[in-house]
Amino acid sequence: MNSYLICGDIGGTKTLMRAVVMKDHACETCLERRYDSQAYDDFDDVLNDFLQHLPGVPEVVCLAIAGPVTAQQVALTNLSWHISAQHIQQQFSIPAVRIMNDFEAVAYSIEILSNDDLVTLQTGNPRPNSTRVVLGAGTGMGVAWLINGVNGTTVLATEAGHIDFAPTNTLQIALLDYLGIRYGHVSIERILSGQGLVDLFHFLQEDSLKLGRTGNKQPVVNDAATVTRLAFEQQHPVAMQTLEHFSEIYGAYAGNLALAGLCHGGVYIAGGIAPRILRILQQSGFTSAFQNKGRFRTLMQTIPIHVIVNNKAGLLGAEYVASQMLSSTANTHTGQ
Ligand SMILES: Nc1ncnc2c1ncn2[C@@H]1O[C@H](COP(=O)(O)OP(=O)(O)OP(=O)(O)O)[C@@H](O)[C@H]1O
Repeated sequence: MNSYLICGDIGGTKTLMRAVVMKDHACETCLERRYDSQAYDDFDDVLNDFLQHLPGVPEVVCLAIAGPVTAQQVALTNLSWHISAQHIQQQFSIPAVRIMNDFEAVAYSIEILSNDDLVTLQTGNPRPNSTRVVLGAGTGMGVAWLINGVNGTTVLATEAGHIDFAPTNTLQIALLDYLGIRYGHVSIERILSGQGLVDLFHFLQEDSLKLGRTGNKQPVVNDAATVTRLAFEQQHPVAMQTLEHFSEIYGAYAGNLALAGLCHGGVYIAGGIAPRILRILQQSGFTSAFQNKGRFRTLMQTIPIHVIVNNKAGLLGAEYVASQMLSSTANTHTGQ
């Protein structure tokens, strides 16, 4: 039998698993499954199910996980799972297991994405060998840097989704106060995430009720998909405003990260939400908020911004790393 690997992208909402067979140095997917993360008590149950559909034990497993990885262990930020590489290795008798942050994996995918996987919001003036950043709102907010040096590209995992929300106008200051009462610390993830979109809708709904701008019959909104449906299908004014403010805050935050790393190589917007609100990102204040950095406006106009519309970028990055692991295992066996 040919050797095979398993890669996974594990988030607070969904878990994507893929098994890949290596044949003559080429990869061929032999199984792919999507799991609802919240329907499982722990990751062992998911892996158990996935392995049952495969003809043996994989040589390599590489998992991209939404949480801070330390010593090859991670407690997911928005799910009660704890995942340890050593535990998986022992429990499932898998020779090599690696875990990494999910946005670290998205960063690895950047080099292998095709043009069709990207929609450009700002062409800018990309400079080769410059720093790049990937960020994305989904269940949470993930961020990773790609830094170029003499030995090629280094990917740096971060927890920059948990840095403070920096309001830029009076409405956003009121939003900070509103969320502060609810959460205490208002990280940017409290807004730029699925739950954040819902909270932003409720904040604007209350504001509009106070001002007497809306009637008594209000839609009930418990999830982010309802906000986008109300905006796109019914042109609901509060839902439309929600997406516009979300987009502005997203652009300002992406601009902050671009400045922090002086990302002349480009900014890549990933995560599950961006492709679903793409036309809002293209039309509304995303790019102007990105550029709105005072004396650095002209510099901000030179930084390329792309949206990653391939919703399997994290899986692709994990597959890339797993295939490298498999090749190095094969080279060790053949003494190369
Ligand atoms: N149509 C939609 N419009 C806006 N948001 C949506 C829509 N559908 C789903 N979402 C939100 O997207 C989020 C899931 O994003 P994603 O697909 O990136 O999941 P994930 O990879 O499990 O998340 P993470 O990696 O951040 O833990 C959920 O919060 C969900 O409410």
